[in-house]
Amino acid sequence: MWRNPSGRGLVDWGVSPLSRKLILAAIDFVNPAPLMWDFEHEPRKSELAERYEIVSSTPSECARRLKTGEADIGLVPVASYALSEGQSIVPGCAIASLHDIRSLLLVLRSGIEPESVKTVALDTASMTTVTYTRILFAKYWKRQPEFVPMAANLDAMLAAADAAVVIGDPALLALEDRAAREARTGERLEYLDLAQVWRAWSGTPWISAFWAVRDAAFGPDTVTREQLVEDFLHSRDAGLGHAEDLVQEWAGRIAVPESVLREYLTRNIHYVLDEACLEGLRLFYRYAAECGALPGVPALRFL
Ligand SMILES: C=C(O[C@@H]1C=C(C(=O)O)C=C[C@H]1O)C(=O)O
Repeated sequence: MWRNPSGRGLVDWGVSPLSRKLILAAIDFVNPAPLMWDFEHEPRKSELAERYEIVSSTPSECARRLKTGEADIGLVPVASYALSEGQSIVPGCAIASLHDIRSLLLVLRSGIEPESVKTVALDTASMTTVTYTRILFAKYWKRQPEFVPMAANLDAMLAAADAAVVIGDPALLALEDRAAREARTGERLEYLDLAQVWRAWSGTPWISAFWAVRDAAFGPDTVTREQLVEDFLHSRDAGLGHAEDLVQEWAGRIAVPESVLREYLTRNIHYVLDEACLEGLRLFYRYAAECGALPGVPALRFL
């Protein structure tokens, strides 16, 4: 602490006093919880609240906020990065998977195979998974179904289409409801784990999201780039070290058994944007551009 010679108040000289907080667009699903640890738990929570203001929503809404400048940082679908200018990636953090991911599903009506699908309802909360889905249909299943954007409601989606893509908490809950739905409707649905399908076919990890920052967000009155990277890496590591606490916390908030949450947060989701993930990311962008799902392959610019 540094005492102001005027005798009025104390200034924390560890980080220079900031007058502008960066607006952080976060995703309100359970899967980002480890990345959010420091932002939601002391001892860092109060300090971070001086540098960042959190607004939570769906992935596609995070992307929209970052693109329009309503937010400065976003946990954004990697597809949105290819559709935006003036953004940099925060190195080291990801929502990814090295095998099966559990919460990214292509749900097929009884008797329908991916190769015979005519219509697919796509969750409007998603930008990345729907792009992976377009790639898989174009290149792997060699099929050109009609895609229909819809809100995440499995029954409504399957009433309107042969198959549905759902992500995040609604997908976790749909899996938990599987047996009950079958008893309720008498229909046996097929639930394909899209990250597992992608891994088996492409040989690379699946990357859903990373933290991206608007380059124009920084100024003399904000956190520095270096401090921001340190804040996000520290939070990720603290979260990974508190996995069991997160399981206990979230077991009270979402109707998913503890054992499933534990598996989900410690094995299904991979939180480190490492070299294998970057290879998967480059392949995703290349394939997406090749089949017209994204306009081009973006250069990966890091903070
Ligand atoms: C693993 C997930 O990844 C999410 C899927 C996204 C997408 O499809 O656009 C974006 C962000 C991720 O949080 C999930 O939410 O289930």
